[in-house]
Amino acid sequence: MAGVDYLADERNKAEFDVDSMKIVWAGSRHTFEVADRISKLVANDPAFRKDDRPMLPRKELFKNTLRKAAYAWKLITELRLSEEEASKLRFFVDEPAYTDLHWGMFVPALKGQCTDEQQSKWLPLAYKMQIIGCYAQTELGHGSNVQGLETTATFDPQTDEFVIHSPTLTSSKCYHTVEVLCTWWPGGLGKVSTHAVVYARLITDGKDHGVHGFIVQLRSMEDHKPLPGITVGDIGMKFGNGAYNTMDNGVLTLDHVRIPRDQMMMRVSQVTREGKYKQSDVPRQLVYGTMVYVRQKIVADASCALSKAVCIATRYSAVRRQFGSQNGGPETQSAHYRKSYTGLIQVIDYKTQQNRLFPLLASAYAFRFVGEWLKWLYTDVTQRLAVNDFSTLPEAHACTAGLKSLTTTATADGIEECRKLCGGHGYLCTSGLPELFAVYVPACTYEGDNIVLLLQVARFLMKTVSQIGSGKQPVGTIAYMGRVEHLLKSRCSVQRAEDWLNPSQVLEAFEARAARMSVSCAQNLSKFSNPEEGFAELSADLVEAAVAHCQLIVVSKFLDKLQQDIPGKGVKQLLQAVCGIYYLSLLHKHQGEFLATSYITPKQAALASDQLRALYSKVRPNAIALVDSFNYTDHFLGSILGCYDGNVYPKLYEAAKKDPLNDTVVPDGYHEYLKPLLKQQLHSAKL
Ligand SMILES: CCCCCCCC/C=C\CCCCCCCCCCCCCC(=O)SCCNC(=O)CCNC(=O)[C@H](O)C(C)(C)COP(=O)(O)OP(=O)(O)OC[C@H]1O[C@@H](n2cnc3c(N)ncnc32)[C@H](O)[C@@H]1OP(=O)(O)O
Ligand SMILES: Cc1cc2nc3c(=O)[nH]c(=O)nc-3n(C[C@H](O)[C@H](O)[C@H](O)COP(=O)(O)OP(=O)(O)OC[C@H]3O[C@@H](n4cnc5c(N)ncnc54)[C@H](O)[C@@H]3O)c2cc1C
Repeated sequence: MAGVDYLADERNKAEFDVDSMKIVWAGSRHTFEVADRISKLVANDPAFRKDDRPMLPRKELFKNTLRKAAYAWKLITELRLSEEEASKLRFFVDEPAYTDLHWGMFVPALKGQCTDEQQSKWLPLAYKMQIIGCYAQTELGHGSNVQGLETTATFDPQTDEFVIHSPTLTSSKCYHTVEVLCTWWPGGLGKVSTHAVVYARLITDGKDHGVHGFIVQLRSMEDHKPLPGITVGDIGMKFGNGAYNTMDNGVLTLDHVRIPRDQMMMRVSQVTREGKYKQSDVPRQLVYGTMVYVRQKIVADASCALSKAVCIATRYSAVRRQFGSQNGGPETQSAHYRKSYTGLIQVIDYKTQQNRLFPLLASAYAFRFVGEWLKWLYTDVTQRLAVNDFSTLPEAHACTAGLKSLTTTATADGIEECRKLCGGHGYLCTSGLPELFAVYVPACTYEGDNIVLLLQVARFLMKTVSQIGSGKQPVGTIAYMGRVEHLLKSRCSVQRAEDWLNPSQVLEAFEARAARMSVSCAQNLSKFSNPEEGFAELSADLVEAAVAHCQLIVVSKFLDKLQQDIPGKGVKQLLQAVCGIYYLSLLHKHQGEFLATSYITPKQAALASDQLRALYSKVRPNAIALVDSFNYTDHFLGSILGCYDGNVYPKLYEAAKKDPLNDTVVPDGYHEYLKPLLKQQLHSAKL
């Protein structure tokens, strides 16, 4: 029946004020209002329809994305949307597009790595989208190892130009040769970008100065054809239907392409008219600055993708009933459920379902808050860099790299878990989960492979441990290393399950585990005469130490959030329970590490599990309200299983009827392939 809210009973159970929680989730009342307005604008505009994506052939899919992006840009300019509103529009349109790379990497690269003069030339063009850019760093043979890139930019003092060249190029015209060492992967490159920031080894006077960024025009502004010396195209279909195939990830070869000298991005280093290489007093690492910016954005996006999957799985788990009986009779599986409920059991009431779902719900909130904090850290480091204070850059790099790795791994795994939590129906495209997984999972690889990034964190940790006792006091997220002596000796004081609700106790447990794992790695490293050899040999342990450090950051930022004034009936109490689920589920999952480092005893680990179960019971009646607090429209969720009213079954049935295979009762191909087969069997059966 239209208009019935099948989840109304669930919503009535909530013990907190959902409207207040919506504001906590959004970050502020203002942010909530902007998001609410823009999400409705998108949801109500048929131009942004997306349910057909998994069915569209690639060419149509891509053209459709071009149409949506052009339409979105028209809205942005006609409605004079602010940057915040435009960014929300991109978010709710929910379709990877070349615009992500233009705004998310090309523009930030211009801002971070160009001189003021260069910015004043290029930024106005990019802001008006009169040029469209991408970030062309990764090559066919080199992604993680940026220092190993092989494209060259050789200065020609005769003409005051750089000659950009993809080496070991045996053919510039076709992709069939094996020795083409081209640029490979950049989003927006394949079919759209007019310009690219290309990373290449700078060569002056025969000397290699390492990797630098250059602005290269790729296509004619008249007819969009590649300029001389440039071969460019799409790299082909990627994982999943729809999903990331809306993006034109590209391949590029540059055959002695000439660009003016002032198209080298010269904030970090310069080449003079005479061909002299000069370095500014800013650190070389700023060449990697765009990656720091995007990793921070990716952390903020992780909570969005995970919350979307969790919202679908939570709502469906409340709708779906399995076992029990219509009247609570003898088929009911266990006495516990028979006592608590009459009728069929909602799958959300199974403790196993809660044990898989609620930690993901808690992670979505945890990532939201750590994402907010990381945005603050990034803003802070940017302001410092502007006045040549580079002191916090290593920490910003470690935090963005580590949290990008931690949150994207957990989110990709979490989306897949949500699919399984929805049983068979989770496997249908109309659940929204297959496409969400396919579109999200490359986040574990792009912008830095997650293991490679954790190894960067481990280097930062080992450097910090080696400096203990040198008088240099660790600060920020690594400040706990300053108390390492205490953390190595201390023992957990938990005696009752409720003691695990004490924030300072929890913080010390996570600090002690992280510190002990780092110190143990450092001790093992010191046994190697060659530190690089030791680092390679111990890299699996180092990755675990890095994960422990990153989890500590997330836990501590969630606990910090709870120290703030949080208005709204019951909101803080619920967030305390959610936070408890986050850290206790981590403690349970990694209890081997907490036990092996001897900070906790097996008894204390068991008490943590008792407390965790109690928190599941506290959160259970609030589960639907907690996911309603994300304030997602049905359009954004793109899932029948997650629809707001919970009216799942009729919608599944209707959607199945609309599948193209059901356009005819007898399928195409019957006459060619089925009928002869069936006839032949009939014939032989008669024999
Ligand atoms: C639909 C219509 C909508 C229209 C709407 C329009 C409006 C839209 C508005 C807004 C939109 C915003 C959109 C934003 C969304 C963004 C989406 C992005 C999608 C992402 C796509 C993916 C892109 C990519 O993948 S780009 C390629 C990324 N590549 C990598 O990440 C490579 C990984 N490798 C590395 O990072 C490094 O090479 C390394 C870290 C592995 C280096 O290793 P190394 O050991 O060789 O070290 P080095 O010698 O290079 O460095 C030593 C030194 O430097 C320090 N270091 C390293 N990295 C950094 C860094 N990044 N920052 C600072 N410091 C760094 C390192 O620690 C060492 O320091 P020491 O002190 O120890 O020497
Ligand atoms: C969807 C998508 C979009 C992308 N968009 C862009 C873009 O716009 N611009 C751009 O320039 N690039 C882009 N990329 C490329 C991306 O940044 C790289 O793929 C990524 O950095 C990983 O590098 P790689 O492919 O070389 O992986 P590899 O480094 O080859 O990784 C292969 C395996 O080796 C392991 N490994 C590698 N090095 C080490 C090490 N030192 N120690 C231990 N293990 C190691 C990794 O963990 C991984 O398991 C994109 C990639 C994807 C998938």
